[in-house]
Amino acid sequence: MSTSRALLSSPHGGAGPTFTRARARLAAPSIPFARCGALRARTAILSSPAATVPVTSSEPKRRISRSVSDSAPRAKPAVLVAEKLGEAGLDVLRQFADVECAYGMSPAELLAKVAQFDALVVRSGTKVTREVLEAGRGRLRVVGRAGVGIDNVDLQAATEAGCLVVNAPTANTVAAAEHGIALLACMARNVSQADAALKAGKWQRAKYVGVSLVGKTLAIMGFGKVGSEVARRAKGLGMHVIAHDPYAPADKARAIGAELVSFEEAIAKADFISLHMPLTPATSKVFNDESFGKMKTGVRIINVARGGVIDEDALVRALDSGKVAQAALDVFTVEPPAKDSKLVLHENVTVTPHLGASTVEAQEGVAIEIAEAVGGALRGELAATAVNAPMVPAEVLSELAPYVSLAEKLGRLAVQLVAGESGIKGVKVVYTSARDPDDLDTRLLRAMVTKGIVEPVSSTFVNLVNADYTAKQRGLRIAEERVSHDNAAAEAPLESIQVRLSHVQSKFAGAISDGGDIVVVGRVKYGVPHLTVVGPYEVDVSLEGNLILCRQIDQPGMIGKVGNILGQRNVNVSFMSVGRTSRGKQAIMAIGVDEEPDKKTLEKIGAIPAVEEFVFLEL
Ligand SMILES: NC(=O)c1ccc[n+]([C@@H]2O[C@H](COP(=O)([O-])OP(=O)(O)OC[C@H]3O[C@@H](n4cnc5c(N)ncnc54)[C@H](O)[C@@H]3O)[C@@H](O)[C@H]2O)c1
Ligand SMILES: O=C(O)[C@H](O)COP(=O)(O)O
Repeated sequence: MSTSRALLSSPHGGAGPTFTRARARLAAPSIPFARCGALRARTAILSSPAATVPVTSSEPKRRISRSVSDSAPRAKPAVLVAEKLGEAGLDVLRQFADVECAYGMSPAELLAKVAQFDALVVRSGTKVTREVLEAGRGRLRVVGRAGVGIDNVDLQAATEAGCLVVNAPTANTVAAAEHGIALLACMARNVSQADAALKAGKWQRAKYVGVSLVGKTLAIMGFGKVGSEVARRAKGLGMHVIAHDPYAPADKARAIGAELVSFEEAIAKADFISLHMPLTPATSKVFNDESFGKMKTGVRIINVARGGVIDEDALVRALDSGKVAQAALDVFTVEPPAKDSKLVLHENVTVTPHLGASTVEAQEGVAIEIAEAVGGALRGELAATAVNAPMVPAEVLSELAPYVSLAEKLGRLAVQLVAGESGIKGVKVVYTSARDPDDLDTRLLRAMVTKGIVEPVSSTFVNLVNADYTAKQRGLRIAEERVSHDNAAAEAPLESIQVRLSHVQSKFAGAISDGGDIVVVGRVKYGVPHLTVVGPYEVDVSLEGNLILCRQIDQPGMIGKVGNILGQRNVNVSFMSVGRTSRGKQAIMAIGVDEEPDKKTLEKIGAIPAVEEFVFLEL
């Protein structure tokens, strides 16, 4: 047998270098998601949130989080729909939830209401602020954005609250692209201005001479779902299409017949510029005096993305000076814009009230897409459209399921072995596996170790969404190490998981390894998590129910004595295992019990002369 070690990560529970593939998947903003439902699997990692207390509190508390595997019957979740949602989506929501539609609430009304709901569904008109998420803390688990843009949701605050944010990124793509093309053509031929004039009794054929599209250069800024669909359609109109998108693959653009260029080149060469990037700190007001100055005089601009990517005052100046000949805008920095907005009232500007996604077909699709995503998230599934949680493919989830449980239980055991006054800082998780490092995605496992360590000693709720954040907040440094194991069973993703807490004192000296750390190791046997090592002792006990660890002098009759005491008090023993360093020396007895023994029973065990120490641990 040979083993080799590789450090996966060290600081504050962040993902380490081994996760290149998985992280690339998370980092790339333009990855097209599969339709929701396609990449989902059931897992117990999204349960109800609660408030936060420090990790160093001395007494383990009872478990406070619910998980989807809990057997107690639950009431239907409650879903608050804050903006108009298509009937088809409401029907889907009503199949699993009590649904309240409260359209047009003021921010204060939303704040007052949100704590009564498990999920909140919004479109772009509702600001899901930190205050809203704080108000919902303790109950609100999911925010569903019925559309693409999530700039109206405070993602950081949602993550801190362990609230999963899902969106519906695909169903309105074509509608938005069609609206972009509609605005492009409308603007070029002065359709709305001429329409208004004629209705006012003015027949002004000379005034409304337009410009042609064919042969003109269109720059698409943001070559994602909508941008690429606009490109396809513009090619059909005979336009020359260039695009700027720092994250888009060049071959995707080439396949559509568009050329990817730099920001500077795009804005300098274009006759028409169509905006399709998200509103982020990097794109905020990226179209400003300076960038308008670099454009061709007489350029025309279309925006169906987000108002905030344009400095609207600068656009008014550029329109007044003639630098920008025309603009067609569906979106605004503040929606609705002020009634006296110079931009909206400008004679060279065509406006629509954020109608990009507003087709019958798109609204029906978005409603169903978000209803399914919210339902999945409430059931504890990881939706493919999760915005603030790692996407873990279904096949990975189902394979890792027993190890997810093992990781949480090892974390839970380890923290309960810590003596009251020690604050935990250093946690090391060692995965032994025969798999290639790239084939082992440990984000879920790391999150579950964090959950196991934090939850028993606090009222903090931890899930995949907020695990790394929670670890960082508490100063928990979670290092991961991968040990390659040549003769491990190759088809199993993992041979064992070790959780090691360094620089802490233990209330159970037997759990301290030679290196001075608290060490517990477990593995999955027949699909069930087992504890296999405590400190220097090998044991084998199924991690179900609760656990008593006893350290004693190895001698005959100990199992019988402890078993008798437990039997007399009606405590059912599910598993028992003894591990010793050598015959007649110290040994550890690990006893799995279905019920929680009362104090007297535990005292009786402690009073057996050979027993040096014991500890009762809740799993
Ligand atoms: N008006 C509407 O009703 C309506 C409807 C749908 C989408 N939208 C908006 O349109 C935009 C695009 O939506 P989508 O579905 O295509 O999203 P998307 O994520 O598929 O595409 C966005 C693209 O922008 C790119 N990008 C990011 N930063 C960039 C930058 N600094 N410069 C250039 N490109 C950058 C990304 O790489 C990505 O390819 C979003 O802002 C969305 O909210 C508006
Ligand atoms: O980002 C989006 O999906 C669009 O801006 C649509 O927003 P809406 O749902 O408010 O129409």
